Amino acid sequence: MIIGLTGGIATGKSTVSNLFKKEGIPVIDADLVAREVVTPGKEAYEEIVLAFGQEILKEDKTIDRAKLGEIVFKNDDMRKKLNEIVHPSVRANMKDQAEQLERKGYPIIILDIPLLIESNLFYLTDKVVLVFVPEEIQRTRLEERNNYTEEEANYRIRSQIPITEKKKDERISYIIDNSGSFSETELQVKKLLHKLQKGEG
Ligand SMILES: CC(C)(COP(=O)(O)OP(=O)(O)OC[C@H]1O[C@@H](n2cnc3c(N)ncnc32)[C@H](O)[C@@H]1O)[C@@H](O)C(=O)NCCC(=O)NCCS
Ligand SMILES: Nc1ncnc2c1ncn2[C@@H]1O[C@H](COP(=O)(O)OP(=O)(O)OP(=O)(O)O)[C@@H](O)[C@H]1O
Repeated sequence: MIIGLTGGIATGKSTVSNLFKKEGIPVIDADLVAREVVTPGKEAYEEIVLAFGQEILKEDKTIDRAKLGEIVFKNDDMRKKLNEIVHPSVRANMKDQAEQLERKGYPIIILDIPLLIESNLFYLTDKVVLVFVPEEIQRTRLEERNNYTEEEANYRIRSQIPITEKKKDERISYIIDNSGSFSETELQVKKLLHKLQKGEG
């Protein structure tokens, strides 16, 4: 069974992923894959340099993520361009990894994909779990974790479908409310895993 794990930026996907990993469930993380497919020499790397110019590179020729982030989170067209370059490689890589894990016999595999709803990737999954917190908590946690100003946090939040909209999507099978303590979230993850393992709901 392939479980999609999604949410909004800083709503707690990594926190929930780590709890699943602790229970022995493998997680494929789209953010990690998206870093891997843009390392020097990869096709997406070359395309990014062509589209955004050499000035997007650091001295060691790797992509300056902070600089690229500054550009794409303030400009919808630029973000769309970057997504068109990076997303096909991310999808292919994640699909390969999931197939390998399935062949190894893992009954449950998690795909952690921040933009699952925006990119309409439901077809890659059997069920989708949404990690929810109200937008105010999302903004505060994002500002604190990344040391962003309110403006920087807002640009990033606005580049995604609002988390309250995502919560209403009928294609979501389960919601984990991560607005309480870590241990409250852990309890929800354990309960959900139990359900999934028993094949309920
Ligand atoms: C713009 C980039 C270089 C900024 O890098 P940075 O290291 O600062 O952020 P990181 O990659 O860790 O992403 C943090 C979070 O930002 C959000 N985010 C990332 N990319 C996007 C995007 N294109 N649109 C909306 N939100 C995004 C996600 O919630 C993600 O979890 C990077 O995010 C990127 O290459 N994005 C395009 C690829 C992508 O869509 N990745 C998301 C999963 S496939
Ligand atoms: N229940 C919680 N209580 C307090 N802080 C939390 C809780 N859950 C997560 N956090 C904190 O909120 C921040 C965001 O969480 P996390 O990194 O798991 O989000 P994410 O959805 O994976 O983010 P991204 O979209 O950027 O990958 C982190 O600093 C994390 O430590």
